[in-house]
Amino acid sequence: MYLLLDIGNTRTKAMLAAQAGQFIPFDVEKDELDSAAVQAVYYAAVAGQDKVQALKKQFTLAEQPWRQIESEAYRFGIRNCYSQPHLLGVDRWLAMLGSNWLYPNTDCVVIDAGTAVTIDWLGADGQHQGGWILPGLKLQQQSVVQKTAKVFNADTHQARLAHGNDTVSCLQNGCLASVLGAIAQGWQLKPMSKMVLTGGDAGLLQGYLKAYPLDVQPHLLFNGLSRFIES
Ligand SMILES: Nc1ncnc2c1ncn2[C@@H]1O[C@H](COP(=O)(O)OP(=O)(O)O)[C@@H](O)[C@H]1O
Ligand SMILES: CC(C)(COP(=O)(O)O)[C@@H](O)C(=O)NCCC(=O)O
Ligand SMILES: [K+]
Repeated sequence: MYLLLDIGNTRTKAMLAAQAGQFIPFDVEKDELDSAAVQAVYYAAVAGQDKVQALKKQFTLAEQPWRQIESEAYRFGIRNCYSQPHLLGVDRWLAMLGSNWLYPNTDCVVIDAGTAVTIDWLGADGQHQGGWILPGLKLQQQSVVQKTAKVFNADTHQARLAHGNDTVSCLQNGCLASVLGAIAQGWQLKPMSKMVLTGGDAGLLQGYLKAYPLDVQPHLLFNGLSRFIES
């Protein structure tokens, strides 16, 4: 069994995997880990090293190898378009490796709606054609609240694609429209055979994306990460 970790800026997601594409969800905050059953840890981190160190302390896995996955120029037929490939967020890289695993030889617009929303274009030939980074739904709301005197938010999230009629609904609906607007604009710029969506806000967004050839893949990054098992 392998422990897979996706260490994001908001949350750490984990899975136990026997082989590529086969996972059992593992809650890093609640679940007990049977250390003896873990052969190795594969992890990817866009968050700071402090989060990685804290996780290393949390699990008694000092004997097992910890293999950090980073963005590369080329892997499994996927070619990174950055001239400095390691600077591409590894979550974006894994989302593309995951999309290519699930939809081989298919051009995909790959969207990760997390702390930041990232949109990446992946050709059927495996060429990464570039992408976008924009603030995610929560981050957009937080930045408006932080940088203004009179905009406030609520803990309840009721964003809808509709006009708001008070501060909270204007803020939440406006930020939702902004993310959906970026997706629409991106699709208009370069439509592809598939739109693949993942990330903490995928569930909220998917209802507004019915016009697209959309697949929601909550475990997309793990599909990418698990390709490294024994490779
Ligand atoms: N339980 C949760 N905790 C935090 N954020 C959540 C949760 N459920 C959904 N979200 C949403 O998920 C987004 C963060 O997505 P996530 O994929 O976890 O981020 P990251 O990969 O950057 O850590 C936030 O914009 C937030 O609105
Ligand atoms: C854009 C990101 C912050 C998204 O991270 P996330 O929202 O998933 O936590 C991450 O992919 C990142 O740190 N990227 C590095 C810069 C780049 O991709 O060019
Ligand atoms: K993201």
